[in-house]
Amino acid sequence: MSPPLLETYRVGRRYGDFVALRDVTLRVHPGETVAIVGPNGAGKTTLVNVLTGLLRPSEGWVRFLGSDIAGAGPVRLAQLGMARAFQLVQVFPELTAAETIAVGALAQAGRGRRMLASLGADRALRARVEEVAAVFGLGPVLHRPARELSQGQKKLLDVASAFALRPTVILLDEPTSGVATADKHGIMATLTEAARRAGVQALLLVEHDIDLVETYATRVVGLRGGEVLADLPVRAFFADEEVTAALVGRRPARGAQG
Ligand SMILES: Nc1ncnc2c1ncn2[C@@H]1O[C@H](COP(=O)(O)OP(=O)(O)OP(=O)(O)O)[C@@H](O)[C@H]1O
Repeated sequence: MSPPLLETYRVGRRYGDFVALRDVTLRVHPGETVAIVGPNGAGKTTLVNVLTGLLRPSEGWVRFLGSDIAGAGPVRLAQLGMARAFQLVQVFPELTAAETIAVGALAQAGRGRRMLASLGADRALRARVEEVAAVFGLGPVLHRPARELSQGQKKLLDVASAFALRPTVILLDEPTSGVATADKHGIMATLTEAARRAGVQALLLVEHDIDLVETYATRVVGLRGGEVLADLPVRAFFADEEVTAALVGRRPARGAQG
């Protein structure tokens, strides 16, 4: 098997005396979509913050493409090739879809400040923005302000701006939250197909919708009380009633998937 893209070894994280993560060892390999699941307070956000270099582990180590990334921060991580959707559309509702995607592309080049001027003048940047927009089906709304987009389009735009970095690994933190149930599968299908076409090698997914996890993940890491209770291929995870009862509360209804 090829070396892991992303790896933790015996990671622990404390907040004061409170242990939020304990002894977490995991590896993400090319071709995987790894879902992180678990009840509220299980430590999912803490783990994702460690994996994306936002939080330094209290114990153990975390490596991306062989480099230690403990506390490296989002800019360094983006430069190395890991992107995380950051809800930019919520922050800059007045930016157009094109400008929002450009923020992602320029963040990597360290040119964020001159963004708006660059977008008008920079042909390569415009081409990149149009290419990413086309992959996400956002071409028709490219020049509309983000606030005018539908909730589903906003989600796609959020992730599109992360894709503009040409990441090797992308983290999707509840990509379909706030989207109508009927639209969730369409959005996830677009995201995963876009990732494949964009050359993303692995996806990390934090998702409460278990039906989406079963459909789109290849492997499921289940946390409870800050510990890894299960780390299994998706079929094995959902075949184990004890594991699903402990980690996701129920088994999704068969036949609900596309
Ligand atoms: N900054 C902090 N200071 C103190 N405790 C924290 C801090 N951040 C998180 N915690 C605690 O750590 C535990 C894990 O939190 P975390 O947000 O990682 O869980 P989660 O699985 O993402 O939960 P949810 O599904 O509710 O978002 C929780 O008990 C939380 O209260």
